[in-house]
This record gives sequence, structure tokens and C-alpha cells, in this order.
Amino acid sequence: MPPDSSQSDLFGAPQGAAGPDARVEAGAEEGAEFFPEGTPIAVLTTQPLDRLLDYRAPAGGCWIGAFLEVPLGPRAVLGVVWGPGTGSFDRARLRPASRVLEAAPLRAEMREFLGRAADYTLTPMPAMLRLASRAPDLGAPPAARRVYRLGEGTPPRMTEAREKVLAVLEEYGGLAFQLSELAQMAGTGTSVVKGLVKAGAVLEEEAPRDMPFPRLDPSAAPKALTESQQAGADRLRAAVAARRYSTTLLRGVTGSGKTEVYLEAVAECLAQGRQALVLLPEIALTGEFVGRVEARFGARPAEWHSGVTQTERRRTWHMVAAGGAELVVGARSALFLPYRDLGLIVVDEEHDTSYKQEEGVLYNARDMAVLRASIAGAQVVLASATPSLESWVNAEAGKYARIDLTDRFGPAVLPRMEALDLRGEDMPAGRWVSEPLARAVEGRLARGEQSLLFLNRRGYAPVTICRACGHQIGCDTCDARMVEHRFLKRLMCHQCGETKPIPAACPACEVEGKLAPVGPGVERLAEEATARFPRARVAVLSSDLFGSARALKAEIAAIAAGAADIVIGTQLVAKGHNFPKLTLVGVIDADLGLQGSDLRAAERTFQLMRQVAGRAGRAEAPGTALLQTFQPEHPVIRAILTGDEEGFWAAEAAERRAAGVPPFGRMAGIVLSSPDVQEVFDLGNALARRDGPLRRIGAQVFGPAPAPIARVRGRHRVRLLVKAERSAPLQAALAEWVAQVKRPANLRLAIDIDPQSFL
Ligand SMILES: Nc1ncnc2c1ncn2[C@@H]1O[C@H](COP(=O)(O)OP(=O)(O)OP(=O)(O)O)[C@@H](O)[C@H]1O
Ligand SMILES: [Zn+2]
Repeated sequence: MPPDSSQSDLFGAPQGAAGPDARVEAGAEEGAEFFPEGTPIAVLTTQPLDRLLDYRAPAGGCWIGAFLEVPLGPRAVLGVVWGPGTGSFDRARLRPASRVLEAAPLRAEMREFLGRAADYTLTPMPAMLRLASRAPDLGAPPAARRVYRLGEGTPPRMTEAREKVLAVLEEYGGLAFQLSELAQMAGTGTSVVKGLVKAGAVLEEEAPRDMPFPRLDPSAAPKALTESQQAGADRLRAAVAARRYSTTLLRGVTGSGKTEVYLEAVAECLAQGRQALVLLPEIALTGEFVGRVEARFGARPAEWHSGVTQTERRRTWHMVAAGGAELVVGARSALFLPYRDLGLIVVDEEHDTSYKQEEGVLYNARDMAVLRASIAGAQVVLASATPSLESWVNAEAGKYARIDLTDRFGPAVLPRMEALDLRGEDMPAGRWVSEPLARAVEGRLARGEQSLLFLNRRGYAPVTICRACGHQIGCDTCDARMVEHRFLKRLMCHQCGETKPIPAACPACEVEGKLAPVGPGVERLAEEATARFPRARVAVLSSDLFGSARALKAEIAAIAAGAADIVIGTQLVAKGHNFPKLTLVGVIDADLGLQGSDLRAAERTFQLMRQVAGRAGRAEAPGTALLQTFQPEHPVIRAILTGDEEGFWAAEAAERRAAGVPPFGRMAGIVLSSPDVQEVFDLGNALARRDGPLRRIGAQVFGPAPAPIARVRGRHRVRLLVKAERSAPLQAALAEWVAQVKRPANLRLAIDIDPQSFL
């Protein structure tokens, strides 16, 4: 019963469960428990302990859910009042909590969410609390403080350090920074900033901390919707107005106006006086989205992602809790903000793999959104042109409502899709753009339209091989090949990020001048395009080429405005961008994702190809997508070309059902890692032998086997896979199972419920 197959029944609240009461008094919710000074309280801290700690309520007493500072040994640590004292500690010796922090207490809804998310993902509670308290300077009082922003003046003397500070300020537009934050981001000392203040190039202001965000006006500037958009919007509005939990899959072809439709749900939520959250899979998409919110509601929303300053993050966290932020646009971690009254969560591009957090707490934001909404009595909208199979199955089963938008907005039509059979093409070495694709690009150049060449491979070449001895250059600490990045003039390991210069001689045979790149990455493709279309302006969009999220957003805006003729991109460009002048999408290697044994290989390829093709022809001029492939008869390629989505999903669902894999069965991945290869195998074997707790629920364990990437950062990795029936109580069995073995100190064990990646 993975949440991605059946979130609603797993996570309790059936569709229609009532939400919590929204009234708030004195920072605590209605009916909240109060602990007078000196009463024993149980505190959840962010420290890696497996239990609650007892303290006495501090001076002035505290509400349940209140953030506290408590003494722990010689230190003061962050904690939250979780309930009355557990009594597990001698009452006479209880220490008092130091103080209550100036942050709104965590509400019952949020505490329940953290607890259930912890149970589901088998994450210790302290780690969940860390996710929920990621506001810089959480406990500092809301006093005025000094902030720094870009001024008008130019300093009489420019130094390298001064330039760095100004560059950071410019990059973040009008945003305010704190002194140390600005100096740190610029890599300079604070005196440089002060010098710029004297020169008038930087403004120093007293600003009240954590101001509420400007009000959004739900009826500011609604767009006239088409009939089918209106019908969808009406249904979403009704669902939001019901103020009860339910989930709707909003499935609309690329360019159909899904965003316009769910913005109506946001409008209804604002009109209800409740808060809305829109999750986007990629920070680079927030720029365009925030602009659309401003156009529709007359002001900008709060943002929560790695591209906002610490000052803004703090403000968002506190204003979300106080009700001073009506709409949050953010990355998956925005789900763990302390909303005062959450009425709507939109998960845009819900199929996107980046919703799965693959490090630290392993959770799928799409599934956690459903969990959170079911507790808060909120509506969930899952929007996608190519939904995940999980969501499609849930809609088929009637667990989710479903709205379909089948046509593009306005005169735009869906792109024509065609395969370019590479078996018949004579491709010279070092060339990846076939003749027919090149001719199509020429046609666009002649008409002043844009082309996109899509290749899901970063860097210049995936492999560097020695032509004298056949040696391939690998990473020193990972079992992975180093990828040449020519812009950086270095080789890079995509596992650990380590780089090294490209050697002149082969490290194995020491012959010089024989190292050669093999295969294409986007940088090499750009080289080919520049040579082939010398007059075209070529832009490369790949996540590693931009120093910051802002720089990437700026480049995307420039491309949308027509600043490039040929765009070369990785999967970054497939996600929801609007490039009105783009009429041709050329997929360099449509077969790339079909290799490998990943359970979701077919689904992912289907989604990615349909999404990337969907970038073409979004305005008046019709679009074409050309897919270079060696296997045009492959069922997945055929489904992509015909666009028979329902047929594809039905076939894919049937296959997974037969194999008993998600969403029809449950899986958990276990990754053991250690610098000591023997230790990981020993522990893996011990787990495999002692599978009693799993067998009792009818689950099977496979492995241990070396992970496909068997070593990362010097740690050897071994995987086990557990498969169970949908209804099996998997988490409890897993917890019991792994508790049987003793872990050597240096061995890490990570449990991934509903794994998306099998590396
Ligand atoms: N009713 C409308 N009135 C005016 N413009 C609209 C309307 N509906 C859609 N559009 C415009 O059509 C374009 C595509 O809409 P939108 O971005 O909402 O589509 P989408 O379904 O979210 O696309 P994708 O899945 O490809 O990201 C946008 O530029 C949007 O402003
Ligand atoms: Zn490495």
C-alpha cells in the first residue's frame, strides 16, 4: 500500500474528512493545552535521540506546540512542547526549559502530519522536526534590524571585492540582505559592504522584521477562460469551497492552460480566507509563475526555495505561521512550513521525479501533500500533462477526481510527432544531428523561429577513453566514469561532484595525446550546432552551467523573449517552460531512457518525450517534434508518437499489476553503505537471513547485491529490495526487521519506501 498508489486510504482521512478549526487565540489554537510554569512537559528536540525529553515548563508557562530552547548537557538546543511530561525521569531532578521562542506554536495538524510522515517514511522524529524548523534565526525576536539593498550610487573606486558584493545584490534584484549574509554570499568581509554604504552604492535601512506579504486580491484580474477551462475551474472552486480533503488530478495536454485553471482554485482558497501552496518541481520555473500570480492577483506570493535570501526565508516561515502569507510558491520542502490554515496544495508537474527527496529524509512530496491535506482538510490538485501511473490508477479507481483539458489554448495545436529512423542514416563520427533534423532546423532559422535540441546528458562527453590502451577515466572514490565538462575544462564525477583536470597522458598506460571523448553531452552537441549553423545564436540550458538559480531564470526569460535561435538542453527544458517562438523540438536520442532495468523506464521516457515535445508550437505557429531513434517500432516510442496516452497507461498498469510491483504492490529499497566492503555484505547477508518479520507479513526480500553504482565517495554500497502485497503493514515489519541487527559505527542504513531510483 504505497502512498503513491493509495495515499487516501493509507493516510487515513477518507475524501470528505473535516479540517481543523481555523480560529487562533494568542498564538495558540482553540482548545490547545497550556502548561503553567514548573509543570512537567515532554519536549521533542532536533537532536538525534530516540525519545522525548522531560523538562519543566519555563517562566510564564507554555502552550503545547511551542518552540523552546532547552538545556541538553552543556548546550542549549531547539525543541517543541509535545505534550505533558512522560514521567520517565525523576521529577525532582527535571530541569526547566530555558525560554519560549518567539515563533507561533506548531499546531495540532502540523504535529500530527510530522508524526504520520515519520511513521510512513520510517524517519526519526527529530529529523522531521528539523525539516519543520528550517527558519534561519528561528527564535530571534521580531525587532527591527538593519538590511542592505542595492543603492543608486556608484563607488568612486571599484575593487574586485566591491564588484562581488554589487553582483550579488544585482543578481537578487531588489531583495534585502543582512550584513553577514551579504558578505558571506559575496565572499568578502563586512567592511567591504560598509564601504559601499558610505559611497552610496548600497543602502542601509532599518526594517521591521518579517513584514506580512502584500494581500492578494482574488478578483483582481481574472482571465476569460475557455468553456472547458471554465468547467474545470468551477469543479476545482467547488472542491476548495467544500473545505474538506479531496484530491483532483488535473490532466491537461501541454499548453492547455492548467496553470490558469488551478489559479482559479487558488482564487477560491484566498476568498475562503485560507492559505494556498503551489509546489513547482524546478526553481527555474518560479520566475514565470510568480509573474503570472502578480498579473492575476495584483501582488507577489511568498517564495520558499533555495533561490531566496535567508532574510526572505525567515519572513516566509513566520508569516506562514502568523497568516501573513496567503500563497506560498515553493519547492517540496515548503510542505513542512507551519501553515495556519492550509486550504489548497497544488502539485504542478506532479509526475516529476524531483518531488522525491533522495537524500536525508526520503519522502515523495506528492504523497506527503496528500497526507498533509488529508489532515488539514485541504484540497489537493495534481497537475500534469503526463501524470504518474500512480495518480492515473488512483483516478481510475475513483480515489481521485479527474479533470481533463484535451486541447491547447487558443490557436495553438499539439505538435506533430515523427520518428527519425537512425538505422537508415549514415551518421559520420562525432555527429549526432541527422540530415533530416538539420534540414528542419534550417527551416526554422529561415523563418526566425526557435529550435530545441534535447539531449538528457550534461557535459561534453560521457566517457573519456584512451585510444592506446582502452582505459576509461573513472572517479577515484566512486565506481563511475568521469564526464568531461569542457566549459569548466575539467572532468567531473556526477556521483560525488569531484572534478579533476583533463590529463595529458593516460593514467593507465601513460601514453600522451591519446585520450578521446566518446559520445555526446549537451556541450558537444552545442559545438556541433555552432559548426553546422554558424549564423545561429546557440544557447545551452543545463543545470550545471549556471552559478545560481537567478542566473538560470534570467537565461530562461531571455530565451523566451527570443534571444536564441537554437536551444540545447537537458531535462531542465522539458519542465513547463513557455517559449512562444519555439516550433521545433529535436530529440537527439529518444532511446536513451529505455535502456536499463528501471521499473519506471517506460513511464519516464513516455513522460519526458511528451513533455519535451510539448515545448513546441505553443503560440500561433504549429510545432513539430522529431525523435531520433534506432527502434521506431518499440511500443513506448510508438505510444509517444501516436499520443495514445490512455492506451499506454492501461498497458503499463496491466504489466505492473501482473508483476505485483507499484502501484499494485509495495516496495522498499534498503541501501547499506560503508568504507568497509566486507561489513556491508556481512550486514546485508545477516538481514537477508533474518527475514522472519518480513515473511510474517508475506513480504519477500531480494539481495544483498552490489548497487548499480557500487561505490560513492569511497563508501561501498549494497542494496536489498523488499516486495510486499499492497495491504501488508510494511513499515512496522521493516522496523522490526532492521532492529534485529547491530550496525557497525561506520555503516549507514537507509530505508527508501516506494523507491523511485534504484541506483
Ligand atoms: N484562458 C486563457 N486566456 C489567456 N491566455 C491563456 C488562457 N489559457 C491559457 N492561456 C495561455 O496559454 C499558455 C499556456 O497555458 P499554461 O501555461 O497555463 O498551460 P499548461 O497547461 O500549464 O502548460 P504545460 O503543461 O505545458 O506547462 C500560457 O501562455 C497562458 O497564459
Ligand atoms: Zn565520484
